[in-house]
Amino acid sequence: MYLIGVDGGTESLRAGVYDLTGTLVASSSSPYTTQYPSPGWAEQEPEDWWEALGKAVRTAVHEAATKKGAGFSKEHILAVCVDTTCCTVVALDAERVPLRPALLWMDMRSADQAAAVAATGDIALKVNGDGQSPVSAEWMVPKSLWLKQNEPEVWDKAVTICEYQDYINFRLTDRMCASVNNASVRWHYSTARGWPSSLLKSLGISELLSKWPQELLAPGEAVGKLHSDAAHHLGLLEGTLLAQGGADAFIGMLGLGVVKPGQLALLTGSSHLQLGIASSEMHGQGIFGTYPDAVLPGAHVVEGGQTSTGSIVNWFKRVILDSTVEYGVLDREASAVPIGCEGLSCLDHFQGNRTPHTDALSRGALVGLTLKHSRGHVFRCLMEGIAFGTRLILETMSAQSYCPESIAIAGGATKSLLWLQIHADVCNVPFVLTKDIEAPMLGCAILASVCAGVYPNVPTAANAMVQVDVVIQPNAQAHALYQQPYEQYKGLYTALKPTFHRNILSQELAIVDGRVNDCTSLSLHDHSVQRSNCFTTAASIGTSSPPCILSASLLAADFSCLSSEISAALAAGCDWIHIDMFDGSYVDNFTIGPPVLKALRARHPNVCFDCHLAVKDPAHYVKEVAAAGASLMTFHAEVLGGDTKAMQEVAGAIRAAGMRPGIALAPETPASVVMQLLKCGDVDLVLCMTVTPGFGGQKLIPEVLNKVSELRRVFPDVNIQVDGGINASTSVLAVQAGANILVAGSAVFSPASVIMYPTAAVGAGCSSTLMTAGFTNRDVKILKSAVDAIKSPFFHVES
Ligand SMILES: O=C(CO)[C@H](O)[C@H](O)COP(=O)(O)O
Repeated sequence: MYLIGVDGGTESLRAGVYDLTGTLVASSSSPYTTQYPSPGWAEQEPEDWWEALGKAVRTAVHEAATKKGAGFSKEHILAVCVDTTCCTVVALDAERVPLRPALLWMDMRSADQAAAVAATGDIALKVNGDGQSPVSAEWMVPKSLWLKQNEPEVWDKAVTICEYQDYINFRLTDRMCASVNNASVRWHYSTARGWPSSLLKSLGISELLSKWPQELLAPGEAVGKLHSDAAHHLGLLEGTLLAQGGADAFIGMLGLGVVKPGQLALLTGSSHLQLGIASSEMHGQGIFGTYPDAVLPGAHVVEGGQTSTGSIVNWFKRVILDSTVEYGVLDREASAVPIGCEGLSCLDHFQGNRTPHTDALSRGALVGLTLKHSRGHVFRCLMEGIAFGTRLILETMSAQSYCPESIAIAGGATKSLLWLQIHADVCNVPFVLTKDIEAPMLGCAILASVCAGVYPNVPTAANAMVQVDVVIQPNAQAHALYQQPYEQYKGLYTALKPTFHRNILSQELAIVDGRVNDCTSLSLHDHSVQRSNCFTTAASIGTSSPPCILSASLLAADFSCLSSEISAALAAGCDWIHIDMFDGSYVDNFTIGPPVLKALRARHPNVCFDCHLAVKDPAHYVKEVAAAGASLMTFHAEVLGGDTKAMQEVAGAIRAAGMRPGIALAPETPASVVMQLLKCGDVDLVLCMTVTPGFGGQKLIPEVLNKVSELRRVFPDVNIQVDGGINASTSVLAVQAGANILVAGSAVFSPASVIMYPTAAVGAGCSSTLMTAGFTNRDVKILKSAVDAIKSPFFHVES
């Protein structure tokens, strides 16, 4: 008797025919293509998956028949099970026909929507680092929200929003159902808490609940039987049983025999994925999950990940060396190098860090290079750095009392015995190598066997079908020798993070709309920006210098028509809109709150809203302000008593919610209070209040400019903002002192410099008048001359 496991991967679909002991009899693979319509986007055609499925299964079955002769026939196939890539999202019409290409898991177009999901602070986000880590744009809810916001016609016609997995199962059986596995690990569903209704409600996308498949089946449950067309397409018999699958990597856990608490699967390829089984629920910063019942009833899955691992090794061989150099040769050279590579360290964040830092702006590094170091040193140091990244993930899990007793490893890293031993020694855990390296496909065969009743449950089936090849034991002496290089590795991220964050900002600044910024384009550039890339809105005075920005303070605008006031300020050349959100407690003025911001964001989707919160408890407002649409959130050092750790925590929460963090200092607060924060790159901006915070129209306190100069001396590339009493005369002093972001309220909006017309008085002849839906219309020409005067020092400053 036989079983068929199918693994629908990113680039191809593989089908395998297995016997009941888990031995692979025959297999076949069929590729499909991915389209990349825009940077960061990735799409696939569902019809291509269907074609690949038919081809691969037919070929594998044919090969099995050839090999086994009379011992094999289609009647001997007990069940089929398919896994697929996860959060590959398909929109189907009422006839269950795709309305557009599928958004592949790696498609990153929904980054803004992911930040909005994180900003809700919903209970369902416990699986995202206990609600403290960002939500990935890969996941189901951000992608669905993107569809709703950007393709409303598709959204309205979509009767079903589902996964690659669900689409294939539907084509095979006519039953539309989802897998508990996919829903638990990427849809914010939980068998404990149910559907994420409150999350979807906060996002205004409650209808997704009725678009998702209404039935959920656990991995291994029977989806149904192949109907005649499907059977014909696969070259199998009508009525063959189909078992529910799930996300490829998670089903791969089963194919590695990871079925008991304390076991962990390490799936390696271009990235590393750590998936462990825990006996109870746990959450913590830096880990994903746990997902209850996601692969096995009663078990909780904890997840960690390294974005680039095999891809780094491959990059070194392909780009730095020569593709013809064999890995075996590099392995031999690396094995002659002592542990720790004689002081050479590698930070493995070549594509950012997924866990535990969850930092998309982090980058890779080789540190400690000397002329003595050889090619073998560099190759070994890459392997060690990646293994250190795995150890850091295990250490983060162990902070939640999860310590794996063994790690079953699959994928590319298993091809190097040296690298396997490095992993085992660094992590001080035995590494288990199984005979079948196609873990997801075997995982599917295991699920098919349970569905067909061959084995009573998944653990029993896995014990019978997964064969251990070799166990690599850690060497205690080597583990001890890795301690010092590991500590060195951990220090790299802390030391380099400020540089990485600043560099990325500089790169963002260097190009706006494909052209390099310079001051002369100040009045020309447009205001369409990504909220998270607000610094790109301003022109730079040089690629390594921070940008020059004028932020118009709404405190001096006409509150009866804020939206048109914003339009007028932008049309006149202001770069950002400064919103003073005061709580009437920290300062004696009660101003604008999140509901107003939300209404303004709806009218101005792309502008940078630079929000200054003079409030007693900034942490309390982070999620609300983010959800309302702030780009930047600046809070006061004084309200946290200048405590660096407390400020770092609030700044971290602001960043995790998808905004840029800024720190504000009242006029009397010294620069020393924020030195550490700026050194570590925890905030993207420091605001030096040049008046006592509270009210517009005050005179600039000149002593504050000494603080600005002091900060600029220490931090040549930090964003320094000044606010209060900034006008055409004081802006020169502020810029000379080192400020690069000016906030001006009265000088932009004051009636003395701007003529305001009642709407009725605006005639057809007033071509330069900005016509808006508001009650007040401003003469943009006059507003612009006020703005140009405030901005004039930007044109003369030396970089
Ligand atoms: O934060 C503020 C007051 O606390 C205002 O943003 C600031 O004072 C700007 O107003 P003006 O340019 O009129 O001085």
